[in-house]
Amino acid sequence: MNEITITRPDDWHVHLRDGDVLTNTVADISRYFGRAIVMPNLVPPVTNAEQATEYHQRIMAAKPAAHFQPLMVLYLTDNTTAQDIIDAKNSGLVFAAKLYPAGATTNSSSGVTDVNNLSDVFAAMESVGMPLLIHGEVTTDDIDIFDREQVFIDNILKPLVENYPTLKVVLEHITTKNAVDFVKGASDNVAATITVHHLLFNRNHMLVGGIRPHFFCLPILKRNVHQQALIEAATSGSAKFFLGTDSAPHAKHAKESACGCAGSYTAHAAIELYAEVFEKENALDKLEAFASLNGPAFYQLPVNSDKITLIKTDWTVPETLSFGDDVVVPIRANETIQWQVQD
Ligand SMILES: NC(=O)N[C@@H](CC(=O)O)C(=O)O
Ligand SMILES: [Zn+2]
Ligand SMILES: [Zn+2]
Repeated sequence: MNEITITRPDDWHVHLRDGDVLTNTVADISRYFGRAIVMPNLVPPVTNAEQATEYHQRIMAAKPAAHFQPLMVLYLTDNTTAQDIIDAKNSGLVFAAKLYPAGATTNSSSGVTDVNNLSDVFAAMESVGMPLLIHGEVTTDDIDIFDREQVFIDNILKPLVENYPTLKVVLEHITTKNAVDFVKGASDNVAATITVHHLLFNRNHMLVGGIRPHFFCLPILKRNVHQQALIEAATSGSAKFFLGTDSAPHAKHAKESACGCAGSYTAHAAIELYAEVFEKENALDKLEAFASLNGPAFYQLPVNSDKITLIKTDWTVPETLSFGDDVVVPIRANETIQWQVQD
């Protein structure tokens, strides 16, 4: 197949950052995505409706393409109240709230130390119908970094979904077969996003033959068997799995460092890279469900009304891309991609 036309896709998990880099990140994300769930892990984080409204204005001031709508997210802390949830819902701009276990990932130091303290907040989210988005990793030193997602599912997530059966939950950027099995076995209120880098790569890509810091993201890339389970889930057609790039730019110097930041940049070529994965699996017919239909169904939003077309044509990803005054090294830098979205 040399051409594929699908309903305009959405990105259900992206980091646009803030300040002068918004010009670059917003241009990339709005090139063909209709909507994006915009992660709130700024410094300081987006913890209330007012901050979400201001951040929304800064994103719109960066002049996204006309078809683009940013969907804002509240960052939960130990101090979030039920009223914060109600105010966020009433703003009309906030579409979800995000649980970062404190210390789990980039800019998560203000995150939640104990989910048991948030019962009022989760109850408010259930009653206003606001999805809970979760970075699903435990953070204690005794748990190996490769096991942190699985232990989170067993110890935190299973009891959480049992206690709040009508709460809509998205386990973000899943990386293990355990997560795939958990989501498949859970109710229709539980879904997951899958990044394209976790579909394309496993930990060998990051570590064999030299350490490749641009593949370092959280949750960390796992073994090949987990990558295979993610590929099967994404290409299965199941409505429980949908596209979330987790495109998470950090300046080149912050990645190529003795202590490099976690996050991979994929917004420059996201749907093109997903198409590559789906084509390899002979599942291009399932791309539209994953990229354009399952996400809106879960969030109870309309599907985009227009379409995009991808064509088969080799192009080379630049070595670096502008990132405000800095540069970011995109995934596939200096290498070719076969699919391209038609302008
Ligand atoms: N995924 C990452 O490795 N990094 C993200 C945070 C996150 O999504 O956990 C970031 O904000 O840099
Ligand atoms: Zn995360
Ligand atoms: Zn993320």
